[in-house]
Amino acid sequence: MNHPINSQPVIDIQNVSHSFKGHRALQGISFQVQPQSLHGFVGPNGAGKTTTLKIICTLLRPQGGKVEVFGHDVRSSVKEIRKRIGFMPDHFSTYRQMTVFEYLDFFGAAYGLGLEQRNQVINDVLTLTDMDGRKDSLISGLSRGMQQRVSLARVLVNDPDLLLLDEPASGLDPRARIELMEILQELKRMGKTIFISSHILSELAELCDSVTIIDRGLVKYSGTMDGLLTHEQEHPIYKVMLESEVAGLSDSLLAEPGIMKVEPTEKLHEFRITFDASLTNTGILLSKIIELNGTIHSFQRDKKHLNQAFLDLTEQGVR
Ligand SMILES: Nc1ncnc2c1ncn2[C@@H]1O[C@H](COP(=O)(O)OP(=O)(O)OP(=O)(O)O)[C@@H](O)[C@H]1O
Repeated sequence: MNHPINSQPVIDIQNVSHSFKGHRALQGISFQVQPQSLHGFVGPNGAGKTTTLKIICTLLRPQGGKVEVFGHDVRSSVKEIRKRIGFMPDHFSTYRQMTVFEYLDFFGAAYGLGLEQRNQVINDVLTLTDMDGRKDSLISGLSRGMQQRVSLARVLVNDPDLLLLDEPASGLDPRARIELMEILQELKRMGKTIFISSHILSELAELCDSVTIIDRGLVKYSGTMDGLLTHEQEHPIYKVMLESEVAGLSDSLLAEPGIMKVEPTEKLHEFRITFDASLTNTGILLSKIIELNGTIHSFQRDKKHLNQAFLDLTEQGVR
């Protein structure tokens, strides 16, 4: 990830706990979200995602621990934080009998924007969310995907630096989901930080550069998306694809120190090579193949399948 050196995290959560009537929804979670990142927040139903989001956007006071947003404490700096964030809840609230323009105008006015400024901002956010032609449409008549975009446009009216989106892709068809992801990428390019929750990890894999996985009120992983896919691999595994068959490849490689296993994959001339974690030397592997007159077509670290990584980190069961 590309962050300014020594940059202050946009969200800093330290040892936060929260209970509802004795039920510990958050059990001391800690993680950070860096500026201008698209950070996924993933967990099964009841993991504590909405509770965390509400705490970050100052709708719920944490009972234990510390939460800072742009360096401000959520307990004491509600106003300063609210000015800089936009929260999109997981459901579309009432207002369905309004047109798109009336809805956005209402929120623009609530943010204190003047008439002229509102017109300009509404045009801008409708362009950004690709809703230009829908200004006068009644919200109740829009598809779920379009309503999500209106919801996003509403969040953008006060030009927030941090967007907090609770399950924005739920209920969208694949096309609407891809279009939403493209809009979010554009917003990131504009310098915004985006914190997005989902219960489906693969939904966020292409989009997010970092991710926090939460389960039953505990953080199971927080870091880069790539790191998630390679971490906890007991022995590093690489995949190498050759241009053509190399006689005696398996035996020759297995004779090298550190190479534990050589298995063909389902693809032609491709092998999965498992190294001993303490003796991983990919240089030896590649020079051995060249020595055997093999031509390497591709070489990469084998990543766990996303769903497997998620299942490994979270527990089964309805909570
Ligand atoms: N207001 C509340 N009163 C009582 N229990 C609550 C309340 N809000 C949340 N909980 C409980 O706290 C736990 C975490 O809930 P939360 O809504 O934060 O999870 P979530 O990860 O957002 O789940 P989902 O994906 O189902 O929306 C759940 O067990 C939930 O039942």
